[in-house]
Amino acid sequence: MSQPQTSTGGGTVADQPVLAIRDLRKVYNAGRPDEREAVADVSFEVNRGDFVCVVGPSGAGKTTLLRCLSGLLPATTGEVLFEGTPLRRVPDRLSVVFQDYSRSLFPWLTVPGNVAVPLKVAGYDRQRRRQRVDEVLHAVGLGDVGRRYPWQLSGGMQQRVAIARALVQQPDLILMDEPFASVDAQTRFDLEDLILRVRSEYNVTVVLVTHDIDEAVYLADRVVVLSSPPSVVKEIVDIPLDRPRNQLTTRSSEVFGRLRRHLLELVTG
Ligand SMILES: Nc1ncnc2c1ncn2[C@@H]1O[C@H](COP(=O)(O)OP(=O)(O)OP(=O)(O)O)[C@@H](O)[C@H]1O
Repeated sequence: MSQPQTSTGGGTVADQPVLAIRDLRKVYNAGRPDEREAVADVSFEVNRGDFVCVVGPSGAGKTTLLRCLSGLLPATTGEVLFEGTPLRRVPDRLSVVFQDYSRSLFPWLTVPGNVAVPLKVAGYDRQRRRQRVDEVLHAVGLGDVGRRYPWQLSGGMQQRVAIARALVQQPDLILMDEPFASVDAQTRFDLEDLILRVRSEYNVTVVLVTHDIDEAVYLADRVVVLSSPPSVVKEIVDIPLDRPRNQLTTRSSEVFGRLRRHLLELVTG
């Protein structure tokens, strides 16, 4: 497991978890005939620098959990602490990447315009915006995209734009909900390697929800396995695979196969 380190900015306390989820429960439509308990009782912590994947059966409440972790959705009971402070809204030092890039990017803005949105909201001047946007577009392999619009790019490139936008304010934490589910297999491998690279370059903590057990093993330091709904944490599995990881050698290793089998048993059992 990665050790807590000093944050790259913001003066956060280094030795506390980036996220602490305590007895989180989420009930939709509480008190109504269509009441639905999506998350029953979930607790875990995410340390600085960790890559944590969340897996579970269909409808286990993975997206619900991620929304609660981002501050987009209030928990019914329990709490989420972001860098020691109870979450009440989406904090500045937290970014979210969704599966559906076509809906999360603004079609009327160019690629640099999309990436610059969080900086505009935060009041950065034009020169600093341009500098930061150039830097993150290079980091995600889109240095030569120019002033094209998102809809002029492939799906994989659009998701790179969304990742650049998530990185532009140098967040401490990125939450990702099935970010690679809408692209083809080869692009998915490329994007997995991209997120592993930028995660270490930017020293950012990542929590990623996925349906894909192999993807979870390939990316994570730890995998949180949710039960069928209403969800509880079934097990938290450490992934002791060497880094840097490699799509060919890592995925064909004996340890990878063993972990994959164990996780499949947990999710399907
Ligand atoms: N806004 C909502 N109102 C009412 N019920 C909801 C709402 N959002 C989700 N649910 C219900 O909560 C449960 C968990 O849904 P959620 O989308 O969080 O699960 P998931 O694990 O992400 O699903 P999937 O594996 O299909 O992506 C489901 O039964 C779903 O129907």
